[in-house]
Order: sequence, then C-alpha cells, then structure tokens
Amino acid sequence: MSENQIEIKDVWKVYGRDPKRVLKKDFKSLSKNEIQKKTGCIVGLKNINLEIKRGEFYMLMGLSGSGKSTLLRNIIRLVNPTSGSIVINGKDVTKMNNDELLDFRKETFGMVFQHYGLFPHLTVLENAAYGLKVKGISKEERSAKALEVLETVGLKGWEYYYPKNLSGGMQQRVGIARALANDPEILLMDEPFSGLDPLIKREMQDELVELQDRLQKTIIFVTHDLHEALKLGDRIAILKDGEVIQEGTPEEIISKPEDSYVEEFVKDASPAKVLTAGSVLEQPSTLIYAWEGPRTALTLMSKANRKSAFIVNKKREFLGVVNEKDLLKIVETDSDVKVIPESIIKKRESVTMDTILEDMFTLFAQNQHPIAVVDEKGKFKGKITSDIIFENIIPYEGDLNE
Ligand SMILES: Nc1ncnc2c1ncn2[C@@H]1O[C@H](COP(=O)(O)OP(=O)(O)OP(=O)(O)O)[C@@H](O)[C@H]1O
Repeated sequence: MSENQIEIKDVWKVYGRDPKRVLKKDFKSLSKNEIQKKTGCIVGLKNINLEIKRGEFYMLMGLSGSGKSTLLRNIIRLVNPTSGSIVINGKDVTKMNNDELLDFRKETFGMVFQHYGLFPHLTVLENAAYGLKVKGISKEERSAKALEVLETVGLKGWEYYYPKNLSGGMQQRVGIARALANDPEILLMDEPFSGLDPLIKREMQDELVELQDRLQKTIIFVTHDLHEALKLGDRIAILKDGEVIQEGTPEEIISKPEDSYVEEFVKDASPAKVLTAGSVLEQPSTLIYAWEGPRTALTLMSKANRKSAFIVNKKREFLGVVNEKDLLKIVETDSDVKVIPESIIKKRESVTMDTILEDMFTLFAQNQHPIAVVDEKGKFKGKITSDIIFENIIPYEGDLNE
C-alpha cells in the first residue's frame, strides 16, 4: 500500500459561470484577482498538488478566503472540483457516482466543525452515537461504542446531559467523540477550536495531540492560527489566494519562510522578537572547569548521563565543548594528563544574553546541539537547546484575523 493516503493532483476549483474556461491557457497563469476581473469567476483553488501520508497530522493554514475550507470540502466532494483528481486509499473520489461517494464518506471520514453541529434535543450519548445510527448500527452496539469514545475524549459521566449543559470545550469534545465513533481512517477538522477561549483552546490542542499519539489517524486540520498549525501539525500547507505557497514541517516553515507572506506570518506570530537567549537559558547538567582534568570530566559526564559537556576556565569564560570519546582517548593514551588538553576542546559558537531567540534558528539548523550563552565578558551563563527555542518561539495564542 502506498505511504500516501491522499493524493491531490492539479486540483482547481473555480466558482462562477462556465468555470472551465478559466482553465484555458490564457487565464491559467493569471492571479486570482486578474482572473476575477477578466472573467467574473472566483478562484477558490488554483492548481493544488498535495500528498498526505497515512497517520499524518496535516494542517491547512491561511488567511480568510485563502481556500482552506474549499480544499477540505473538495476532499470529500461536498464541493466538486472544477478539474484535477483526488485519490484516497487508491480510489479517485472525483470519479465516484453519488452512491459510491456517500458510502465512501461514511466509511472513511469523520468530520469536526467549528460550530460543533450537535443536536440540542439529543443527549451527549445520542449525539456521539448519531453517525452510527445513520449507518444502521443497533442501539446497543452504538451506545457501547459511544460510551467508549466519550470516555476517550474525557466526557465519562456526562452521557445523559444535553449539549446546552456543557461548556464550549466540552461540546467540541462531543463533536470529536461523534467523529471518532465511526472509527474513521481520516478525520477532517475545520477550525474546531477557533470558537473557544484561549485557555480551553490550548487544553483541547494538548488533548488532541495526546489522542493522536494513541489513535494515529490521518488528520486534516484547517486553521488560520499559525501557532496552532505549528503546535499540532506534522506538516503544514500554507495557502494564499487558492494556492499552496509553502509546504513543510513546522521547523521548516519557521526557519525558512519561502515567501514574504509566510515571513510576515512567522514574524507576526513570534514573540521571539522580545525573547532573548538570556531570558530562557537553562543550566547544563554538566559544566566542567578546564583545570578539573579528564577523569573528573568523565565521571561528571557519566553521572549526568551526557556524552559531551561545556568547558569553562577559572574565570568561568566559555572555552568550548568536549566529548566523551576524545576524553577517553586522552585517558587511555596518557595516564599523567592533569588538565583537559586544549586540543580536544572543540571551539563552538556561543551567543550573548541579548541574542534574539528567533535569530538562533539558523544556528540550530546548522548545528543541532546545545549552544552556550555568555555575558558581555564571555562568562558562561547557561545553554540553549532546540527544545527551548521551539517551546519559546511560538507561544502566540492570537488569531491572524485580529
Ligand atoms: N460558494 C461560493 N461561491 C463563490 N465563491 C466562493 C464560494 N465559496 C467560497 N468562495 C470563494 O473561494 C475562496 C476561498 O474560500 P474559502 O472559504 O475556502 O476560504 P477559507 O480560507 O476557508 O476562508 P475562511 O477562513 O474565511 O473560512 C474565497 O475567495 C471565497 O470567496
């Protein structure tokens, strides 16, 4: 079976009269605006090509009107693409007749919407079981399954309440439970958390990450919140005017924005402008003074379960890094060595306390190891790891439409 579960090829969606004419050569290369001016047609999607792997958490991100919802709806043909193919589990959904399509949707997908879409007159349990009822599953069986998924999303004990008794976050859990009840292979989530207040939103995001660790579904998640995209996604496609302008892992998007639009996104979304290395550094578990000698260094490192350590001189100035292998070699070849020889101290770059965190991304991309932070006199103050950068560079909770 192909690793790609979803393959979207050359998909266009054009709204308006005689939309196919937009696909002719004269128009194809024009921008969305120009096409609209010349033809009156609105380009929803422009030549989308994406491959989504089985089990991948895939984010569609962009501003309002960029085409995220249109793309999501094309995938299950709530909207028909104007051209192109969408192959899911080896089957081209654009070629399915209505019956095939309805069956395929029911079997394969679960959907979670922004506005929960719960039935107010049904209990939490009945809401969660609704999809199974539509499928014709017996009452006993669907209740058992609904109870199970409600427990999975943390709603045990709430089965016989009505949606109006629940907070927004809890209602969205019911929405997720309902989508999961069917045990779908693919979950489509259209801005599911954007109606929630920031704290609840964060909690729901954390829970979804945990849930996905356990369930390993393929998830396609629409958002206009960059922080959300970076936090949840294995990969992110950024859309603008119906086109994918960048696709990549969160790290790739942040470290190498490929377009001024993405750069602006990243800049706006990052409070790293004010976060400096000094404000987030941490103490290393092994800091070794150069006079301490190779054997002490090895003991300290083994206690801390580290293969390398930062070395400072008596004034605590940062000298570089040593690794276990080099130290062992020294100890084995010359038993009289009292201090760590300068030759095995690898000079590594350090950053100053006021280095802006965002600027350290490229440094990490090149080095992939902890970096020493020093004060203006070169004194060692602590270290920065890629985890610290990643945790701190994106605590943005805002909404790009604000
Ligand atoms: N039924 C329709 N008729 C005409 N144009 C449409 C229709 N639906 C969407 N569009 C246009 O397609 C483009 C993409 O819209 P879409 O709703 O997919 O964007 P979006 O990124 O999901 O935005 P939002 O975050 O506001 O939901 C927009 O220019 C929109 O005006």
